[in-house]
Amino acid sequence: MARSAADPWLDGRPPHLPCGPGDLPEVCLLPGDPARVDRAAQVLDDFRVLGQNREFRVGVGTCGGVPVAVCSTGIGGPSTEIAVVELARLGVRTVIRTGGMGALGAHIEPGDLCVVTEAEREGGAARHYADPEIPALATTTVSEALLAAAPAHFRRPAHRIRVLSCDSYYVGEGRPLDRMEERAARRLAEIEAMGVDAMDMECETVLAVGAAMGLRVGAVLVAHASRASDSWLEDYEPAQLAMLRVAAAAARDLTDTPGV
Ligand SMILES: O=P(O)(O)O[C@H]1O[C@H](CO)[C@@H](O)[C@H]1O
Ligand SMILES: O=c1cc[nH]c(=O)[nH]1
Repeated sequence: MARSAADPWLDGRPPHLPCGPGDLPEVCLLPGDPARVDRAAQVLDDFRVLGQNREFRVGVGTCGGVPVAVCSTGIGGPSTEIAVVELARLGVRTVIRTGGMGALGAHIEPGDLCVVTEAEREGGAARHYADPEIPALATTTVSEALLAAAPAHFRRPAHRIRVLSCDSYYVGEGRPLDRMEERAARRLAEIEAMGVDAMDMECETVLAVGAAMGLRVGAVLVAHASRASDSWLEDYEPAQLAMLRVAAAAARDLTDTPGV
């Protein structure tokens, strides 16, 4: 059968994700970085990579006997929208972003774990799924499962945060490029006035597009940087692994807790 332009799936396989019918369990972790999919091998049992196409690397394993998938989204709204929609149509029911962020408030230190309750909506892709004035909220059961799993893997308490998801990493996150210092400073002041705790580039899309697709949605982020102290976590690996352990434990517990 020929592929349709309006709905370009073939034999139940999507045009972007390297998987097909029956490949994926109910719950999927969503890192931005494809390399974090391979890190999941240190966290999940029986882990195997199903494949990679573009920025979308997909693997499956188990946590406490419960099957858990991991799919990278790449950076920003458009690729994340594609991942979330294709995962939902492949039968995934719960998605949890497992990403990095830049902290704004001094109370969040590099390496701290943050559970996102809401994302400020600045992306482009998600507005096609929910009007911009509709808040992008995490599903409470998902956030609670993440918060419950956190103390076993992080010494410092997890923060509940509101994150700004922005489609620009440099000037959009207030980073001063040559000849754009003033523009970037104005932007940083604008972000600070929003009262958000941190910045990333995908939470809004995961929460808003996932909810529109009928999924349970959540996000757990580790602070890679602090803008308040202008510091950067060079030894990022242990925090990423601890975050993946928290997300895997939540995924396992949520599979025992059906319903939205
Ligand atoms: O750590 P990941 O999930 O890749 O996400 C963060 O890192 C990227 C920027 O370096 C953006 O995608 C941002 O949201
Ligand atoms: O500063 C940062 C770090 C990670 N991700 C971001 O979007 N910004």
